[in-house]
Amino acid sequence: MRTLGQAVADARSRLAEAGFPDSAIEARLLVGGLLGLTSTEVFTGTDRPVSAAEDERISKAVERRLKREPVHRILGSREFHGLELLLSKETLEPRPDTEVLVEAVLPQLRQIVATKGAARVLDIGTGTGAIVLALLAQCPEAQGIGSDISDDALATAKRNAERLGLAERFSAINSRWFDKISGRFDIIVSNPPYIRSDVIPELEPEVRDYDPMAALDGGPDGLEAYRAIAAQAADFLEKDGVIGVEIGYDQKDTVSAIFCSAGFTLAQARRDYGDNDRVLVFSVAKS
Ligand SMILES: C[S@@+](CC[C@H](N)C(=O)[O-])C[C@H]1O[C@@H](n2cnc3c(N)ncnc32)[C@H](O)[C@@H]1O
Repeated sequence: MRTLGQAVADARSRLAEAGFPDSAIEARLLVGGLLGLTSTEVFTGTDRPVSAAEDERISKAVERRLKREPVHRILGSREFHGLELLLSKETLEPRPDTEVLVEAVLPQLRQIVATKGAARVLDIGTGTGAIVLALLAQCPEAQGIGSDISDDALATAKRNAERLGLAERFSAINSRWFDKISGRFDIIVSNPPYIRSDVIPELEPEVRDYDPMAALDGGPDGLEAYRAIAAQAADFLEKDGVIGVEIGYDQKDTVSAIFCSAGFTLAQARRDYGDNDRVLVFSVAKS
């Protein structure tokens, strides 16, 4: 029987030989995740015996990674803003940069709750539920809706809400943009598909072959979702409400122009951890 240390070393060398630059980190994440161990346990438990069945699972997982399936998709879950979120076939794997959108609207959400005692949040294109669930977890007085066109994603978002104890304050609605949405919201958030269709073939296989196309493809110029959302958002926002969107690194000017010509004012622009433009927050322009 092999030890944990040997299993990690073997996974690492298989990945390194295939040219994976982060083979050591990925091997620890993969083996630790499969065996339910923390990263400290992986570091300190090198003598732990690994059963034949566990060895088999590790080997199959390394095979999948060698075919460029991302580590967290193999493991079936990923951490976002401190929450462990299940993934499924039609959910985007939530990215750390999207936490910037959560942080950008959180002060406003807290202020609304302090004033009104409650708040309503809508997350358009919710995927795993990442953004809205992170906001609900931070703000116990808030209620949220996650909408999407994928039933698979909505089922996963609901499961995530249940696992996190947020289900009573969360609803999942199948809606193309605002089609099935009613009422007004204090905060609307969206990380819509925003990649230009012609760029998609050039993406890394981890993204192109494993993230769902409906989560990536923003149409010929990457801006279709913003046009659809900006055209209707004012009808669904409270008077002092805001809408926060994630954008591509080169979309600040074009997305701002779309929202400003729909009657919004740019209230906040934030950069991501790589110093790229990533989040814009708009308020309804005062007349
Ligand atoms: C980039 S993913 C974002 C997922 C999640 N909010 C996150 O940040 O991890 C975009 C999501 O929008 C959904 N979507 C695509 N077109 C849509 C539409 N017309 N109406 C509603 N949702 C849509 C996709 O199914 C996908 O879940």
